[in-house]
This record gives sequence, structure tokens and C-alpha cells, in this order.
Amino acid sequence: MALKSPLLGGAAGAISQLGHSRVWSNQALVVFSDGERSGGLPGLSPLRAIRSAKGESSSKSATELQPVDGRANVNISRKPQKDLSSFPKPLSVSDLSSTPEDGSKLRISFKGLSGSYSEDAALKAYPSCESVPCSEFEDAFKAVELWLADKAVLPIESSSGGSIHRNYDLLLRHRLHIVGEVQLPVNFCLLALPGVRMEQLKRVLSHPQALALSDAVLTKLNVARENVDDTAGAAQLVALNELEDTGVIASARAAEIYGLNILAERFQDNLDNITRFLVLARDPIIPRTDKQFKTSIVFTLDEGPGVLFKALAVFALRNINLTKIESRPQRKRPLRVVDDSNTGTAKYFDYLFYIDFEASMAESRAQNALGHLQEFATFLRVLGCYPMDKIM
Ligand SMILES: O=C(O)C(=O)C[C@]1(C(=O)O)C=C[C@@H](O)C=C1
Repeated sequence: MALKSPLLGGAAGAISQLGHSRVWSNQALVVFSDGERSGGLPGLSPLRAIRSAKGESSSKSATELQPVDGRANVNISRKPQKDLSSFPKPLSVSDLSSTPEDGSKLRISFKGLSGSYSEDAALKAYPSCESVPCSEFEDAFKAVELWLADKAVLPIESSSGGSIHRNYDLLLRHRLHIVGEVQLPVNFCLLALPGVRMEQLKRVLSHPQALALSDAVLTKLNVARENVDDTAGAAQLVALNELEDTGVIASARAAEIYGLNILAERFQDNLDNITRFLVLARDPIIPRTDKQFKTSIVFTLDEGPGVLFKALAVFALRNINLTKIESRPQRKRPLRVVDDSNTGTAKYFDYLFYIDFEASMAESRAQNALGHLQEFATFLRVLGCYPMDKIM
């Protein structure tokens, strides 16, 4: 698994990013070459590792107080030779209290480099968070599972480009819970090295989504397009290699970070371009009814006429509004064999259905709807129940 640093890339960046963690300060952390980290004991969770580190320290100090060469209590009355402030401190209530609203204690993993739109989304949700750049979407999931990050922020759909299918698939493969959403207006900018004019550009680099959503204007510019993993990565590439004939589609913040000029703002074909991101955590949040909550589920159905209609009816019957429906093939069971004596053996694709609905799991109508759905769904999982983000 690789976590990225804005300029170095790889695990080194992750180390410096994560070295500021307060819980871990003064702990002897071991960073493994694959980017995994623990309190010196591979496989232990941070809290367990802290306890074990404490155990080690106290047994060591006991050894130091042993009488030397048989003369009893020789050192005991002396001042301790070790600086006691270097020992790990016990956790106090303030260490365990809930995270402040601005997220100043939170480490947020996301795919891409600093300056990417995903980092913008993380900063929108938690303005003072410590961001943890990752190479792949899956790394951002794993960073949370391995306690390298507290939460992950990942794009799930764009108003202009549609669903980000990879993240739907990863939601099911991993055991993280959706605890929030962020709606981010995405303003694509055309960037280039200082002094370069638009007409000098021969090619433009960016994330495939950014290139696709700026198709008309790139065609007018008559430039070649090249895909890069993320928009900020494209900006870094042009800056580090001083590519004078190459433009980048990325954010205004990426221009600032990598020292590029903004040649055009709102470069996309469709000016209203919103990307919705999910906030994922190891633990679910407690559903409430004092503000508007949304619930996300995934389920499978048996074959038969009208089964999807019946599944959707459990929400309509209770006046629950659906905000999103997505279907994904079941990779492990792509074909279903149906033995029907009239038509012979038929094969169908099997699907997973992802649904977001506007109700909290604390409401009886939501609980009843899922109870009803469970009567005929072959599999059902609640991915999360979280406050709706309405602020742009
Ligand atoms: O490349 C980035 O900056 C990202 O945050 C990723 C991403 C995406 O995956 O859709 C996010 C929003 C933009 O639409 C373009 C790219």
C-alpha cells in the first residue's frame, strides 16, 4: 500500500504526514517498507501497541532500580537517572474526547496528491484536518482500516460524469461505514508554467474525468490529451519537469501549491459541475432525527418478474424518497443458470443494487422498509446512515 507525499511520493510522505499525530507523539513507531505502521509490534492496533509500549517501559524502569553488585539499595535513594518526561503518558479524558468540529485532530485519507479535488472535499468537511494522500482508492480505505487515518473521503458521483463505479465496488469489499457526504462544486482551471500562453500549449494533462468534462473546450484548443492519476499529480508533473508546451486541468489550490499560473477558470463544458464525496470511518455514527439523514444500502434479489419493482415499493409505500439507485454486476457470481423446462437453460447477469434514501435509521418507517425488503432480498447491508450535505 502506498501513501503519497505532495512532492516526494511514496511512504516517506506518509511518515511526515502522520508524524504529527498527537496520540503517537513520543511513541517508538515502526514504519514498514510497505507503508504499514505499528507501535513496534506488527499486527497490533495503535491502542494495543501503546499499552504494550507502556508495559515495556515500566519493566525497564524496574530493572534500573535493581541493586547493583549486591550492595542493597545503592541507587534507590538517588534521583532517577532517566528523564521521566520521556515515558509515555497515560491517556486522559482530553485525549479521548470527541473530535472538534474543524477536524483538527483528524487524519483524512484520499486518493491523489495535495491540491486534488478530493483534498478540497476533505478540507470542506474538516477544515483543519491533516490530509493523508494515497495512490489508489483502495489505499485510502486501507489507511483507515490500519489506523493510519481516521476517515477517508472518496468521490462517489459527479453531476456531469455520473457514478465512480470503483468506489461502489470497494464499499462492498471493505467494512468501513459511511458517516457523511460532501457536495463539492468542482471548478476546473487550465494551468501552465508561469509565462506560458494558452496558444503555446500542445497537450493537456489531467485526470480522465476532468479531460472528459472539458471535451468541447479542449477540442477548440486543438491540443492532445493525456491521462494522469489525479489532477494535482498532473500539476506536479508539469511543474517538476518544467514542461512549457503542456497545460494541466486542476484546481486553483493546485496552481498555488505547484507554482503554476491559472490561464482559465471554469474550464469545464458544463459550468454546474458538482462531485459528491463520501466520508468513511471504522465505526458507524448513531442515526438521529433532529436533522436530515440519508441511508445507503446494498442488496441482491432473487430472479423473478417484478422483484425490483417490489423492492422499490417498500420505500414508496412509506413515502421515503430515493435519491440514488445504482446497479453493479456481482463479480463473484456473474452468471446465473436458470433451469426452466419450457425454455431450457438460460443465463442472466446478477446484480447488486445500491440505493440511497432520505430517511434516518432512527425512524420507524426506515426500519420497517428494510424489514420488508429483507423478506425477499437475498442479501442486505446498510452501508451507513449520515447527515445530508446540502451546503454548496
Ligand atoms: O483528481 C482529482 O483531483 C480528484 O480528486 C479525483 C476526481 C475524480 O475522481 O472524479 C474528483 C473530482 C473531479 O471531477 C476530478 C477528479
